[in-house]
Amino acid sequence: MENTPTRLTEWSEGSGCGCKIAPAILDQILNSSGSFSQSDPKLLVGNSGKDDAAVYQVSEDLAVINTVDFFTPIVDDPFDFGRIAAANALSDVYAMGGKPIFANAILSWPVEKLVPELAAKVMEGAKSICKTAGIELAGGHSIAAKDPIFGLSVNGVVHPHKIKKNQGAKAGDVIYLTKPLGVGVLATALKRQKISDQDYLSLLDTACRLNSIGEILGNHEEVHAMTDVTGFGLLGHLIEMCEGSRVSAEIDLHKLPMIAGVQEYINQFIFPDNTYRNWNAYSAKTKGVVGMDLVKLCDPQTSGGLLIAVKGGNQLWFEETMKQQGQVIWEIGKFTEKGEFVVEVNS
Ligand SMILES: Nc1ncnc2c1ncn2[C@@H]1O[C@H](COP(=O)(O)OP(=O)(O)OP(=O)(O)O)[C@@H](O)[C@H]1O
Ligand SMILES: [Mg+2]
Repeated sequence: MENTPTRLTEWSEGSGCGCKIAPAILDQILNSSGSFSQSDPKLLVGNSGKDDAAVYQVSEDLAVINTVDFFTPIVDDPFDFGRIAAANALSDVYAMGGKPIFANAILSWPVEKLVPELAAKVMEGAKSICKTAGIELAGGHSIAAKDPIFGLSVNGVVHPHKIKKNQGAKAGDVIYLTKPLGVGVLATALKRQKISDQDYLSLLDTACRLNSIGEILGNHEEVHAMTDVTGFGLLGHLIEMCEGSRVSAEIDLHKLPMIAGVQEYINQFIFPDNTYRNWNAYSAKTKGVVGMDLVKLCDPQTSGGLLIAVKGGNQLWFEETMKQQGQVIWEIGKFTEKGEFVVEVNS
């Protein structure tokens, strides 16, 4: 027991969605295993479009959604870890325009080294978020293994006509984001024991907030496309949207919302290593990024906000509708005709 790490984040290399396999490697695995080959016509959304969840039609007016998401600890407090992991997993159902109905837990725990009470706290945190989402944590699967890992497989429903994919954005659509960026930076500050109490609360406030507005957005045909921003950072998920939709995008750096306090950590070079992994994957497709601005664009988010393409000319209506729902949003740019670069950043 002597060398057993005492803080949950010491058990993980990357943390939260930052431990996702890099896009190019995932592509290699899925391609060579034939995992993109799907032929069931009832599978309305499979994995070929790199969407947030799978969607399967069960009747004319009903489709089920399923998604699975798990990761190593992003924070030290087990209850908060459970909450963040649950909010993050639920997000992929909301990002499809769906309504979650129940979830199962995925738990890996080094039972010889971390007391079961800590795992119980993780579960309690997840249950509290499921309760907020109005769903039951119905069951799960648990293994004893070297690393603590937690997540959920979430089931949801959606009307087949209301599914929102990450493809479907059109030139002229306005780009909105529903949460500020910087979760990866704050999680790294926490891991290095540099985070202030106030900034930890900001991290929780952002990462535990549900993207439930997605279910409402499913009702609006002016919303052309939607995804959530997670491990590949704003830039990665925006590029996925653009490539799936065969358009480009222009974003304004000064419009990007950042969680309060994040810039100070960036100034001290506190940010996840995977920020560079993301930048290496996307830099050739991007124009206009200067110096350390890449950190804001590529910071791996865990339980990040929704990235939404709204039909051009509908900004007033959209912003008013979101205000009525009590949903904060930021307009960050627009989709354009497909150009030489996938994303152009105006600084
Ligand atoms: N092991 C796998 N087998 C088959 N498909 C996979 C596998 N891992 C990922 N995918 C598919 O790859 C695509 C991208 O996966 P990714 O995990 O990045 O999406 P996501 O669930 O939206 O991520 P996030 O939870 O971070 O929002 C999805 O369509 C997903 O279904
Ligand atoms: Mg997603």
